[in-house]
Amino acid sequence: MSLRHELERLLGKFGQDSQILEDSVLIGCSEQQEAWFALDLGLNSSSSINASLQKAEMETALQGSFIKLTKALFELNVKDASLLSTAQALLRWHDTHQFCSRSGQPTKKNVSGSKRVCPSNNIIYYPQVAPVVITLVSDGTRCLLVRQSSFPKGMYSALAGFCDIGESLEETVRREIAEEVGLEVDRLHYSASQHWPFPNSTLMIACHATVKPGQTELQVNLKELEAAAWFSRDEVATVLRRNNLSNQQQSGAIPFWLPPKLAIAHQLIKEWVEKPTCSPLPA
Ligand SMILES: NC(=O)c1ccc[n+]([C@@H]2O[C@H](COP(=O)([O-])OP(=O)(O)OC[C@H]3O[C@@H](n4cnc5c(N)ncnc54)[C@H](O)[C@@H]3O)[C@@H](O)[C@H]2O)c1
Ligand SMILES: [Mg+2]
Repeated sequence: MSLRHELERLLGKFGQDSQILEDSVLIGCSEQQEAWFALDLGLNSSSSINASLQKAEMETALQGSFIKLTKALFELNVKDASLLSTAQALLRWHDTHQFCSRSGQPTKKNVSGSKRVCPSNNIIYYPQVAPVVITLVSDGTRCLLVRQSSFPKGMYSALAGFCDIGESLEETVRREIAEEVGLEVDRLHYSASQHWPFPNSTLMIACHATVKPGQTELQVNLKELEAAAWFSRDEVATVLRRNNLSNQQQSGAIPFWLPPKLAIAHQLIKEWVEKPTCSPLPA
């Protein structure tokens, strides 16, 4: 039986029309060049008993279980997490771009899902990605970690912010740091980037910034942050080591914890602990 037939059989079993396969989007391919598509079965779109029944039946038939995306991303390897994050971001974009904003007519997805077109005026819509800078600020000996009220309890991270229209990355870093903690950036170094599917599709651009020693007094913007504080390299290194241990391996209470390995914020913090500076980017 071909894979398509097998999928149609499964969809039929769960009361779904096989037409739904047309909504699938291309997210990558295997080393053997087999195309990988993702499909949203819409189990979350309905709170009906029917949907939850299907969910349980599907778990049995597919010998798997549905878990929250945020949890799954941190349990998978980097490659699978990246596929899942692409799938989620692309499927959500299609779901929220069903109509042309000029004509109001339904838009049509191309086969791979890389764009949607309005048949009445040929306007092409491409999936959107919002650039976000995430910066680990240091004063040379300490680094600045911050907490938003939306973060999981006890988690501290690097400072992040969306790029405004018309800004360069360097301008965004300077503005966000000034707005959120009242500091002035002295030097700036690019580190790495990562696609992040929350709240919508973002490209996280990670940087290290330094402020002048002696100009380190924080003015925390409490509308944006719940807390911000300077931490020594030793303190951060200790928390980073404990972060990688399972709950059973933990001994004693930890003062705070850091984003998991997969998050680019974790990579930034690890880089700072291990090596204070990276390749320079003119600020
Ligand atoms: N991967 C990581 O390690 C990591 C760590 C921290 C934050 N983040 C992500 O960085 C993103 C930005 O951080 P932040 O929340 O501090 O940003 P921020 O400081 O710019 O503040 C968020 C606010 O910006 C506004 N905003 C402007 N443009 C927006 C857009 N395109 N989409 C949504 N809101 C927009 C909204 O009012 C929103 O409430 C968050 O969505 C978060 O998921 C990722
Ligand atoms: Mg922010």
